[in-house]
Amino acid sequence: MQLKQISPYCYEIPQSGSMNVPGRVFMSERMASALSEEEALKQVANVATLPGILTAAMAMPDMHWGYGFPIGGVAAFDWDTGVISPGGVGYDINCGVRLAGTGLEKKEILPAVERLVTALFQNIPSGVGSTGSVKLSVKEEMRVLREGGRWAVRQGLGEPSDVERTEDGGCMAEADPSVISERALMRGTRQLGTLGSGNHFLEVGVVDEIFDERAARAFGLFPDQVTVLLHSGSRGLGYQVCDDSLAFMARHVRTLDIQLPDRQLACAMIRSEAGRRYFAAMACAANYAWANRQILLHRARETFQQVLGIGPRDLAMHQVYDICHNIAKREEHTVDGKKRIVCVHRKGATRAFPPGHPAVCEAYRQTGQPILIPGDMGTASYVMAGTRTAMAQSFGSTCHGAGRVLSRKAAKKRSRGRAIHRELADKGILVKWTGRSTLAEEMPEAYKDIDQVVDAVHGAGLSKKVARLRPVCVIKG
Ligand SMILES: Nc1nc2c(ncn2[C@@H]2O[C@H](COP(=O)(O)O)[C@@H](O)[C@H]2O)c(=O)[nH]1
Ligand SMILES: [Mn+2]
Ligand SMILES: [Mn+2]
Repeated sequence: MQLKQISPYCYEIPQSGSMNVPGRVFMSERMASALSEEEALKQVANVATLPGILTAAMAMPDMHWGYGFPIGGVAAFDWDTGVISPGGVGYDINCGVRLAGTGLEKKEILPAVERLVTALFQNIPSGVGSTGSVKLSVKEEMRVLREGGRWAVRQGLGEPSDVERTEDGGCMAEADPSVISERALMRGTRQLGTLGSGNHFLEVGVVDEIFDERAARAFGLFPDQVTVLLHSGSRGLGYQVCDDSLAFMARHVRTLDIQLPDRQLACAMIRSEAGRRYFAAMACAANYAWANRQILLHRARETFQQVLGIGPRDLAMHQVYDICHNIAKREEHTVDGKKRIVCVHRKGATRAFPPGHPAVCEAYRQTGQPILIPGDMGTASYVMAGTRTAMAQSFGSTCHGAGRVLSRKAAKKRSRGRAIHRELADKGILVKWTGRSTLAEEMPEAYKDIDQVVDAVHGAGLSKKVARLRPVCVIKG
């Protein structure tokens, strides 16, 4: 696919054929010269054909092939004339990342790291189909779907400041549990407080470098500080909501006057009953994911206290932020100088709202929202902050991770004959895992170079670097 560089960190797929807008890929010249993402680029061009799309179909430097829409993709649709598509959100609805800082320095946990990782692995259920410490009746589950993170805090599984420091306060008000299938509800009753498999993780790390002192201070981060970074989503419930919605949308879209270049782009007009139902179901799954990550953080707090023999005051594990990277949101944006209500799809992309934005909680009004970018289990992860440039260029969005560079199959092949856990241990990183092929599929080389991805979004101005975290120990599903 022909790409035209339009600014130092932005490349355009020119509008042609049935595209309603151009495609735009944010990356560095170095990444562009080594780009081998033909399929993902084709998907960007496909998304550009959808009705009501505004400005451009976009992709971040962590992009790779996904179901219908690329992972690392951002697409905003006019609320009145545009569509909403489950493929633009992904199967793991509100898959996201939560970061907590502690009052501890690295040297204070080093003698206990082995015990800490063992206890975290015992206390936090992980793996495909794992069930959790919280069992819900369907009636109680309905409350979770309506209330999100707030439900967990009401059960004593967290602190009010956790939800204040969560995107959307950990709850999408549009949730309507009456649209959720019986099967999705059943899958949700036993999985709250579980990590999931493969790419999902809980990682104890340390602040390795600070790039922006003022923002780091506002986020409660300092050099050598012990942190907890966790990545999980809406588990079987979210998967089932997506599956149900795709089956419905595949039939529904045939009743509309829309020509799709790919069946995986099945969608509904946002302002239709079908669109409303998907949005309401998606919001339920998003709320489930926030309750899930809230409980995971609570279990991490309990485990640290147990292993280190300290109380909550000495641990001082405070939430920095929680963000989603698989979601569709109703937001106001300025498009061609005019305020518009739009439906922003972020699939493997993160919100990056700037200083002063009313949706950013009080604590971060001066800095912009924190953005949490995990890299891989052997390298680094980043904390960034939202910018005005992101509002102007990418509907307030930035990247979500390093992004895969090897398929799971290719990673397994590359790891043959190697002991990934020993390679990590040689770097001082302890890892515990559940799945038989998890470590092979998730080895650091399976992901792009996180430094390059972050430097690209920083260079493009879509978010700015605040701090880098290095892993100390990791539990993986
Ligand atoms: N710090 C860690 N980062 C990791 C690990 N496993 C994956 N990752 C990164 O997270 C994102 C999540 O993206 P998703 O599309 O899979 O949800 C991924 O792109 C990696 O960069 C880990 O163990 N530790
Ligand atoms: Mn996920
Ligand atoms: Mn994810």
